[in-house]
Amino acid sequence: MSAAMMWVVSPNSEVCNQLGFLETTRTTDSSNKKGLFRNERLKNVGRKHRCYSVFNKVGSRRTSVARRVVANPSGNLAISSEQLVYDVVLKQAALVKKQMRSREEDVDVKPEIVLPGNLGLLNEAYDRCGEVCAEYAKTFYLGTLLMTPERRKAIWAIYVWCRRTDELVDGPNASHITPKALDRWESRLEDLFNGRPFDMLDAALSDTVSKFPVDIQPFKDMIDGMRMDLRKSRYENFDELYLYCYYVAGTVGLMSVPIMGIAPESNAPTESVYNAALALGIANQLTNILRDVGEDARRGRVYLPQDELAQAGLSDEDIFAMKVTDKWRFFMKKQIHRARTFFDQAEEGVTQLSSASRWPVWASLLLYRQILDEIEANDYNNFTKRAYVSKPKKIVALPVAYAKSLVPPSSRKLASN
Ligand SMILES: CC(C)=CCC/C(C)=C/CC/C(C)=C/CC/C(C)=C/COP(=O)(O)OP(=O)(O)O
Repeated sequence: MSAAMMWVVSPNSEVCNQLGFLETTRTTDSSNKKGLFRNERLKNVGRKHRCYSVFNKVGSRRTSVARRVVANPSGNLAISSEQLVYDVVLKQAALVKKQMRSREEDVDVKPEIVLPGNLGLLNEAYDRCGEVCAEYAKTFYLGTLLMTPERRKAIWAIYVWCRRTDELVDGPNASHITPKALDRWESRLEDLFNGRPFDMLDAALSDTVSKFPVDIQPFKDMIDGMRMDLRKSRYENFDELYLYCYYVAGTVGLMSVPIMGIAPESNAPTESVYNAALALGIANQLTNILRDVGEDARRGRVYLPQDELAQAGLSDEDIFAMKVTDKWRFFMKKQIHRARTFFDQAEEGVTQLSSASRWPVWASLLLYRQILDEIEANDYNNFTKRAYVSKPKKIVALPVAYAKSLVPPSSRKLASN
């Protein structure tokens, strides 16, 4: 039995059985490349994740507290999802600042990881994360190759954890997943943050979070997103959808900033960079939702604000009928406009990232944003046509992204919320 195999067969096998489909089986058989997790992947089966403002907010910054307060169904005023999420943004920014200070004072605030092995095993763990990433997200993987080796490995480890979390409710064993299994996944997350990884992929993340100022909150929130998806297939309004998008994709933005790093010459407040990262996650997820309306409807799921559908004179039945009507075009134009607003907000922040991280982020932003143009080019038929960016367009985006990545952080102050 190889050392890596021993790692998998850990004493924690009860938890492992509960999350059996996530258990990593080290294989030396290269023909089994697709079976990175124990079962073959079933991409995009079931629910939609991530792959995380109402219209009056479009084009303006969200500054007033009053606009952060929304009425709940009983008519009482409640804190809006945006406010709740912004509090997380502030917390992340404060943590990263604190970590930077403690580093200056040479105080290590993170626990040492107890690794059941040596550095060789850790490298193997990271390599495995890289393989998973290359297999599941080719373009994203290529982007990570543009980063420094340390950052690239950390991003792979985070990606793999997100993928495994997503697989819990979206993978082949999704129908057996219970809230209890998600609770167990969460306690495993806590363990790895405390330096007690359960398997080799967890060990890579455990090492990452000991090296970078990454906080557990966005990870926990992503698990909350999975909980939400287990119990919900409709979103009453944009506030609800926003929270969902934060959970499944905005969190990824928040996890990524401490790894990508903020340019030393940036004068932007840390929270404004986090806010831009959050916006990119939200923009990506909204785009993903708009691209996949037909696909999701075929699974009985509608990730669109019900109140806005009603305002446009539309209902679930119109979506299931899958007919492009003028009402639908009008509705879609507004949704696309909103997604673009989030992309605009994200763009302000990319320039503030460390120089080596800017190119891949610009590339992914430009490519994902173009999906919206393709939906328009398809005359808003996102029921039976999948909007995609052609290879030539992708190739053109790369030098454009590169040119943008050369622009240094401006001294202009970014809006933080
Ligand atoms: C802007 C700043 C300051 C930092 C960047 C911070 C980052 C990296 C934000 C991006 C967050 C992100 C990648 C969110 C995931 C969004 C998403 C919808 C991914 C789609 O995943 P899949 O479902 O696998 O995609 P496809 O279906 O398109 O293959």
